[in-house]
Amino acid sequence: MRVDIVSIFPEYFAPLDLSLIGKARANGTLRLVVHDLRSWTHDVHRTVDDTPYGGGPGMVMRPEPWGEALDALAPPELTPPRLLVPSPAGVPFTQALAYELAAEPHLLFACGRYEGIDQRVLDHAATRMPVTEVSLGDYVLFGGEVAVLVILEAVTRLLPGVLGNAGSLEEESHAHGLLEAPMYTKPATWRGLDVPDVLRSGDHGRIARWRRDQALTRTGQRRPDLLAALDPQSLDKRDVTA
Ligand SMILES: N#Cc1c(-c2ccc3ccn(Cc4ccncc4)c3c2)n[nH]c1N
Repeated sequence: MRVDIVSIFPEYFAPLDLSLIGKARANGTLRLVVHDLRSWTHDVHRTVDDTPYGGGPGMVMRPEPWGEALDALAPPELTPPRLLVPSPAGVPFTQALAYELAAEPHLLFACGRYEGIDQRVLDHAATRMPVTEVSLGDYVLFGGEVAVLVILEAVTRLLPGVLGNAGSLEEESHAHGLLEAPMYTKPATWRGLDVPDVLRSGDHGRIARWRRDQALTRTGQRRPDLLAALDPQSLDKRDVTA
């Protein structure tokens, strides 16, 4: 997968040299390049923002540098990338969207700052590539960089070969629309607290049912919205027995 990131704070992405993302870059699974938006400015002050039409607080990112950046990174002769624009006004970023993005050959992230990017940048880009405004959640950040770090981590861990144990994707939270069951490791007793006997029984069928029950209980308690959204077909008949 190829990933391009455009930001006025390219140093924000230093963490992408670390850990499993760093390994994915080193082995070619992830070909990631971070670009400074100011490379596409031409004035002495390298200006990227201006006052908003219609008045209001703050500044808006100028369209010209963004237009030149997207032209350079998504030239018409190449297959267009999918443009992702973090925004408080975006669609929710979910595990389902992470899987969708993990199947894309080329992602292009536009990191806004100030009050956001001039809307015409997204409108013009949408005439020649898929554009998705995406939000991490219902709170407001300073800019898009943190969101790109989160999205990239969620997507990269889904790429083949990145996670040592691909099986762990199967049972983790949100893998099947549920929260994951509680996890335990040695010692069997710690500060007077025991690991549930079923997990030490060696009965894998019983363990699987216990974990499923725990996941359903947790999801009902913490995220009833996820439970409500579950396809009833995906619930085993044993899930509904009292
Ligand atoms: N993803 C995501 C986000 C952001 C976010 C993302 C990009 C930008 C660029 C600029 N800002 C600041 C701003 C913009 C508009 N209104 C108020 C503040 C951003 C916030 N906030 N909260 C989220 N879940």
